[in-house]
Amino acid sequence: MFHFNRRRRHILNNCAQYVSTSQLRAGNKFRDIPGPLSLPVIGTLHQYLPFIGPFRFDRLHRNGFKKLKQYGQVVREEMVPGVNVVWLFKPEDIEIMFRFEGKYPQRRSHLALEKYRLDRPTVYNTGGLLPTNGPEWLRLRSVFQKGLSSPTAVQNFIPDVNDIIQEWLNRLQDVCKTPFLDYSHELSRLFLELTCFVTLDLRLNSFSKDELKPYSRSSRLMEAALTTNSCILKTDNGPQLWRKFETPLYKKLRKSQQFMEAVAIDLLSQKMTFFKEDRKKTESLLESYLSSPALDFKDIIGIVCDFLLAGIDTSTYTTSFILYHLARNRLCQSTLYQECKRLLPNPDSLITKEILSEAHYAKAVIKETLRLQPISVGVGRVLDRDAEFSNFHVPKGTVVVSQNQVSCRLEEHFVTPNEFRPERWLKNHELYTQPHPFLVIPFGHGARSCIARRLAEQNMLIFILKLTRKYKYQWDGQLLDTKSLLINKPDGPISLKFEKRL
Ligand code: HEM
Repeated sequence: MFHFNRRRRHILNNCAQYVSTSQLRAGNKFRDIPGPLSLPVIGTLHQYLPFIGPFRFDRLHRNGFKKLKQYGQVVREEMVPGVNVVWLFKPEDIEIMFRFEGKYPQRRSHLALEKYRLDRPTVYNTGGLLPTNGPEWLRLRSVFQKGLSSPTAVQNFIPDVNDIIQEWLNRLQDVCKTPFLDYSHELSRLFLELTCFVTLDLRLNSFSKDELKPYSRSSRLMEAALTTNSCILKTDNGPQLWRKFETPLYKKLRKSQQFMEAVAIDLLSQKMTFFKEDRKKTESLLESYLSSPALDFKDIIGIVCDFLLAGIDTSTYTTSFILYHLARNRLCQSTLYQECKRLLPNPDSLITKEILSEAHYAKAVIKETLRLQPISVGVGRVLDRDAEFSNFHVPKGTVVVSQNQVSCRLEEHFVTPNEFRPERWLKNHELYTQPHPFLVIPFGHGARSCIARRLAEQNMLIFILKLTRKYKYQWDGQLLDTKSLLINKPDGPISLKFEKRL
């Protein structure tokens, strides 16, 4: 009897669940979207408290897995009373998010950075490209992307990028003798040098003896970018007390930005003097900005700071994960080496655009790394009009965030999703399948996608080809996962052992 009752109760529960789900599908109201409990005043903040709540602010992908499991493909979270975020897991819903982004795709991020800049009208015209929304964003974006969106413009950087990477590799010969080195700092230095070169057409010489010192300009710039990026997520979420008084977090952001902006102004002024002296040079990115009637000096200070913020850590962390996977997967590293040997018979050959176009395995390595460890858990948009996700109504103005990092690790989308298998991206390989186009989007999508995607991919490609041609490397550290600052950082040191190939 007991068993019968228990079984019936079980069936009834299931029926009740089924009925309520089907009713929801018919009703599909915004407030019906399942999600974590939100309390008055504190919203869902208690869910993130250490030892009490199930979620962590610095592990967004793990939160995402838990939310998907507990609440389903569409999750609503009232982070602060009245402020909702909708998390999307299904690629079909993610596609709808982009279809409803409107003429001026909006993100709600970098709010404290925007305040800092708008409070300084003598230095900046706007909050910059990262936080600005609406027509002002479009004005900035249209001019700033000119030298970065066409393949030919980006290919012009190849010879100089080749040289800078070669310099870094020359230094590696000595550096790799240092035991227990965390290579993330070395990579940061490389991507700082590349970002400054591309943006300002200027070398910082950050591998020089003086610049390697902890308080040098380049060391402090790397630190400033990291500090600002680490403050963004925390100041974007939760109560925005920093709007009323200077909180410790806002103070950190202000100080790091003040340093970055002082360097940007200094370098820009130097560069402008130099242009006056040397007018024969082919036009660089900075020259095109300076000669654009749509921009003034204050706009350019903003974009230089934005590029330093968005360019260094993104490429450093992605390259760190690329090396992590290759160092742990001998077969993948050896396949890549065979490709490098074929494309660069002489290890010191210069990289050309033809070589890059043939580097199919190397490109698959980058894509596979970004599937497993994308630079952000997903992409956010503020809805431009009412939309429906998996039959749930979501009103205009709501912040919606895709959860691609979570979905890319689901078996329903990829075979052995947690394994590093670059071959799955090679058209003639048996593992190849074409996933939904809105599943692997590490650079975002549409008009507001990463402005420097081509450049970032090109830099990382040149780097792994040149490095793998010359060095064998092994992993010498712990297993890595991502830790969410604003972007996903490896949660441990980049411990590698290098051996020069004969
Ligand atoms: C591995 C390298 C990189 C990855 C994975 C990456 C990824 C992203 C993503 C996901 C976005 C948001 C896209 C969206 O909302 O749809 C973005 C925006 C942006 N990225 Fe990148 N990025 C990388 C490197 C770079 C570099 C090297 C720079 C500059 C030198 C840069 C500058 C920017 C800027 C300025 C934006 C804001 C664009 C806008 O709002 O219009 N990124 N990036």
